[in-house]
Amino acid sequence: MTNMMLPIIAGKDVKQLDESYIQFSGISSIDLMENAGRSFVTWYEKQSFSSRKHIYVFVGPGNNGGDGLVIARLLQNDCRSIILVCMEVLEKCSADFVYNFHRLPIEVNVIGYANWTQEIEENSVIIDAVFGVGINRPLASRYMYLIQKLNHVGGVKIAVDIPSGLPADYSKNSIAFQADYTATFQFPKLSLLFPEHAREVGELAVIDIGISEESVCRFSKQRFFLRGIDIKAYHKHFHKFSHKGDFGKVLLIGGTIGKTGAINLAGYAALRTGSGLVTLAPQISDPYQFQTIVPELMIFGGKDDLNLRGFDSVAIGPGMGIDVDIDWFVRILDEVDKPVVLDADGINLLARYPKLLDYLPKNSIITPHLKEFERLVGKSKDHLERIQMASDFAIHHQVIIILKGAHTLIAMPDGRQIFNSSGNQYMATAGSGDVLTGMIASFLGQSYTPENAAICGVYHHGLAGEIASQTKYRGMIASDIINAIPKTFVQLDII
Ligand SMILES: NC(=O)C1=CN([C@@H]2O[C@H](COP(=O)(O)OP(=O)(O)OC[C@H]3O[C@@H](n4cnc5c(N)ncnc54)[C@H](OP(=O)(O)O)[C@@H]3O)[C@@H](O)[C@H]2O)[C@H](O)CC1
Ligand SMILES: [K+]
Repeated sequence: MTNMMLPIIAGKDVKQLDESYIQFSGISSIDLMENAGRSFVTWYEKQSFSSRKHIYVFVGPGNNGGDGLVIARLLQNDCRSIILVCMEVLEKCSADFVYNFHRLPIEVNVIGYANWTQEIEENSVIIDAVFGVGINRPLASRYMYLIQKLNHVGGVKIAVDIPSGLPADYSKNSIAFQADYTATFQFPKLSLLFPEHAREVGELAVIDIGISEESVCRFSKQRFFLRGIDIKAYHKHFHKFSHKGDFGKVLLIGGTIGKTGAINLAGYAALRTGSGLVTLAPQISDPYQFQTIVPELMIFGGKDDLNLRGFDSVAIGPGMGIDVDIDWFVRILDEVDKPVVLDADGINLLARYPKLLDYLPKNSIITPHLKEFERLVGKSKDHLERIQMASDFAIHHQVIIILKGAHTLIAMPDGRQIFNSSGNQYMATAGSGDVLTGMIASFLGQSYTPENAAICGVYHHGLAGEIASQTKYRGMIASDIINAIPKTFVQLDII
């Protein structure tokens, strides 16, 4: 099981998962709810806002509301005032809700929604335990009204499991709670990873509530969440007799006048990811005029006699421009006898001349951002459709699609969809994608399989961004990401 990434389970299957785990482990559903509430509170107490005095907990009629009751009970202490607002009468609530309602300490101030008239104090915490994965119809007007109101008051807002109103597996079709933090149980629900839900989800924390990996893994073989603890298994180990050749020879094709930075960044990133030798092949008439600020990089001149087979990996596209000779491009794809990495203008060329896809070696890695993806694969109405289109494309053409963004998707040719957990908003900066290309090309050149190169490249890239942003915040630039790459190996204990 240790080699297994965390599966993402459909919201509709969560009940079944609970039941199967309860059967398998012998614990009761009440214990499971207690674990969920306790894990949430452990997470809560570590946050900077945990010393705030006023906590409002809004509870709906199901087990998400039940979690809210456990949380209210466990958060109650002398330094805090807890105000619990119940949306429904007890007769309408789940059995585990009712059980936990009767366990509330007297100090918790319980108010029925109909009687709740009080204004929310400034500097409060608002905990949303109204609906979780069990939402099954459009919100009734009283719920819409509540959510609208909560979205307009100040304070720190936290969603339990999922922001109320969001469906677990598809895009929202009406209003939903806008959380600053979403503390989701056991695995992220798919919709928490959609860019269109950024405002509702806020910062995402995945909280282990003790359901065994075996139970979770039984429910999904298709969608996975990639975390730091998974990465070591995908890496190669190098021993003390390893030499420059073992670390691979990488060729990066791209870079035209005015756009030489992209290929430089990719090359520098490949070196920092561990490549032994990195050569740039810029697409300018006199490549020896090409400027590089990195002395360890080599420059190849005379593109016609490029011996592609002398390289362990080839990446094409950063800063290349699309005014290239198509016959030359076909020759490159035709001659490379192994999967390539295609990025930027490499992708734009594919989009312009789809016939080129026939020449692409199997298991090649294509790394579009959302705009490039749209050019290559087409428009989508929302992220769910986009994910499906990426997956279909990867299966049909037997390539790996890396759809870049928050929670970058890696769509594998066998249909698996892997969502990345590392990275942050500061990585949305010029050249960040070129760095990723260089990193993936580097791992490929070190003889990682294309699948492992994609997984390691994407995770380390995000982690390098996180590390660099600790000191640079919104002033972070792509070179900072490159400089942080070595630290990712240290942090993940990859030697
Ligand atoms: N393994 C885990 O992750 C665990 C999760 N837990 C928590 O349980 C919830 C899921 O609980 P569930 O009871 O299935 O669902 P909800 O609480 O989200 O909501 C169900 C109730 O809400 C009513 N409902 C649904 N949609 C609407 C609507 N639009 N308007 C009004 N009311 C609605 C529904 O009513 P019915 O008439 O359909 O019965 C239910 O009353 C999960 O998210 C976690 O928070 C467990 O605590 C531990 C294990
Ligand atoms: K919720």
